[in-house]
Amino acid sequence: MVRFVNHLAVGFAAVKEVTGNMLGDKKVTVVFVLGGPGSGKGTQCANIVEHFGFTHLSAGDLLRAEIKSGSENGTMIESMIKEGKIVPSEVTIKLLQEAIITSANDKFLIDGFPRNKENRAAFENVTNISPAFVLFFDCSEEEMEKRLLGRNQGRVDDNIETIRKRFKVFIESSLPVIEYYNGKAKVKKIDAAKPIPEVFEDVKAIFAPYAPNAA
Ligand SMILES: Nc1ncnc2c1ncn2[C@@H]1O[C@H](COP(=O)(O)OP(=O)(O)OP(=O)(O)O)[C@@H](O)[C@H]1O
Ligand SMILES: Nc1ccn([C@@H]2O[C@H](COP(=O)(O)O)[C@@H](O)[C@H]2O)c(=O)n1
Ligand SMILES: [Mg+2]
Repeated sequence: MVRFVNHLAVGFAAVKEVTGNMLGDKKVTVVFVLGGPGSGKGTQCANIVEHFGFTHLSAGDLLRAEIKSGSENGTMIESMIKEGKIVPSEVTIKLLQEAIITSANDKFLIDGFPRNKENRAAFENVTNISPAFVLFFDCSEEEMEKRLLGRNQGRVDDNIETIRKRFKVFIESSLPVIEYYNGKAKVKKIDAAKPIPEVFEDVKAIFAPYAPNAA
């Protein structure tokens, strides 16, 4: 697991030598945004960006951009996404790492990551970053399925066959990550079955300390 640390860790070498979430002399705040497929992570991240000045890094979006870029990993990533499978951590972490390092911002929403134990442990090892907290969007499969089938964004994984596989991966691999952080009292759970504005009211209460004028 630590094999890929060396070439990935270049930008974070200084981070590990300093403490906690320091990047050079910049303190990095990371919030992991987790929840089942279609629970509304991307929708609410857009609202948080607008009101609280975070940068939104969606692991899924970064992987889809990698496919489009014609990268050597593109074919592998595309087939994993079509199957609802989790792409090897080294690929996803490299994309997240690049995005964090090249951003002028110091506050990040990392959406859809970590998706399994391997994602979580590898990210900790490579970056030495622990999340400030984990925002968990809790929603029934019935509601998420309805939303995904109505999303209409041309995603190759928004079909009933892949959706069922993604639900299985969520329960078997991603929920244990949420339980891990819950054991560390880091999870802030949101009832994501409510309408979008009501969900955002609950999200806003959690992000109040990050408001531009908050003390
Ligand atoms: N609270 C809500 N009520 C009804 N529809 C919603 C709600 N939140 C999001 N949606 C809609 O559901 C669909 C999925 O939302 P979104 O893309 O934000 O989910 P996601 O958690 O990012 O999913 P994925 O994990 O597949 O990327 C979108 O069409 C969005 O407009
Ligand atoms: N940490 C991750 C995140 C995503 N994937 C792959 O991308 C697909 C879509 O992700 P969304 O968050 O946009 O729903 C997902 O089903 C995985 O195939 C990943 O491998 N690792
Ligand atoms: Mg999304």
